[in-house]
Amino acid sequence: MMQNAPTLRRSVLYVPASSDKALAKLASLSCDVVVVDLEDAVAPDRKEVARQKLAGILGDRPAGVREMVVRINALSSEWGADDLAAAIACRPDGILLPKVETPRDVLEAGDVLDEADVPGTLRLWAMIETPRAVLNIGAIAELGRDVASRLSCLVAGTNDLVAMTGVKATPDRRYLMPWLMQMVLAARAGGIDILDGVSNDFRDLDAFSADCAQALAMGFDGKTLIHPAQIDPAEAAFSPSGEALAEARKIVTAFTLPENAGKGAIALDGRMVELLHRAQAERLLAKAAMIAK
Ligand SMILES: CC(C)(COP(=O)(O)OP(=O)(O)OC[C@H]1O[C@@H](n2cnc3c(N)ncnc32)[C@H](O)[C@@H]1OP(=O)(O)O)[C@@H](O)C(=O)NCCC(=O)NCCSC(=O)C[C@H](O)C(=O)O
Ligand SMILES: [Mg+2]
Repeated sequence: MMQNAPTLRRSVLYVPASSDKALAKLASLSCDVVVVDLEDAVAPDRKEVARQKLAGILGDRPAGVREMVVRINALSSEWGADDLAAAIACRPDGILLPKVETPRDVLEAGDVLDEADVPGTLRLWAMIETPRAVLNIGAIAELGRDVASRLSCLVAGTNDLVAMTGVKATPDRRYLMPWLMQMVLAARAGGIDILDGVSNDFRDLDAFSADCAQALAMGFDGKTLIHPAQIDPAEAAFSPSGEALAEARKIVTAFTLPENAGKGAIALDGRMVELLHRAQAERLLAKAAMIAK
């Protein structure tokens, strides 16, 4: 199974709900998604204040942003239930659940949304950042096949995964790689998006571009970001290149030729091209059209 309708989640910027300076900056930024964070970016003694700011933040949506998502604290924490109620009241496009460990964690949040009669357009996102989440990733992602579950996107939480497992965080991410690839595979099976974790070294943009290129090659749909300087390189990496678009157009056109009518596989420039390649090409062109809008 391939993904549902294409989405644009190339650049997904966390903004601490407690940082007036970062929030003020939002109006001048253009990224695909903003995640207003109530969790790790907010110190325990600022949680209440941060939550009270939500309505103002969501009410002042930056023009260039496609989706506004709120990351709440875990429902098992002392702040989770109040965060969820506050987020629901603000009607963001999505609510990001941290420290998800089982499908039940997603379904519980969905039940709260259903009980509050929240339209299905408010989607749930889930952080995959604990050892149990990685072990349960297939079952969690499978929820994506059931629209009623609202699950739309998984987000790798590599900082927590490194902290909880004790693996060494190397620039090439060699010890995280098996778990990250498992996340990509599971997301594809569930037909939902999967975003790469953050790169902490926000001043080294060359290293960041390399991280993005690696994430793209691994199959991620986009990258989560911690700093505005990371937006442009992420969007450059996750936007289809001119060359890829030209190739996609060539494939789509080739299948419309009379000599290829009714064929499942054709020859193009000495290569075999199948209908699955046409579907891939159409998806790429649809993404480019979304970017152009
Ligand atoms: C990391 C930072 C604390 C650095 O901030 P700062 O020292 O202020 O950086 P700069 O001076 O270079 O900032 C330049 C201007 O940009 C604004 N800014 C910085 N970061 C953001 C942001 N995320 N969103 C919006 N605007 C931002 C500054 O205010 C400056 O503005 P101005 O002076 O007016 O020009 C900081 O970048 C930061 O707090 N980043 C976000 C941290 C965060 O959200 N962390 C939690 C999410 S990551 C995570 O949890 C990972 C996951 O769960 C896992 O387990 O892996
Ligand atoms: Mg985390």
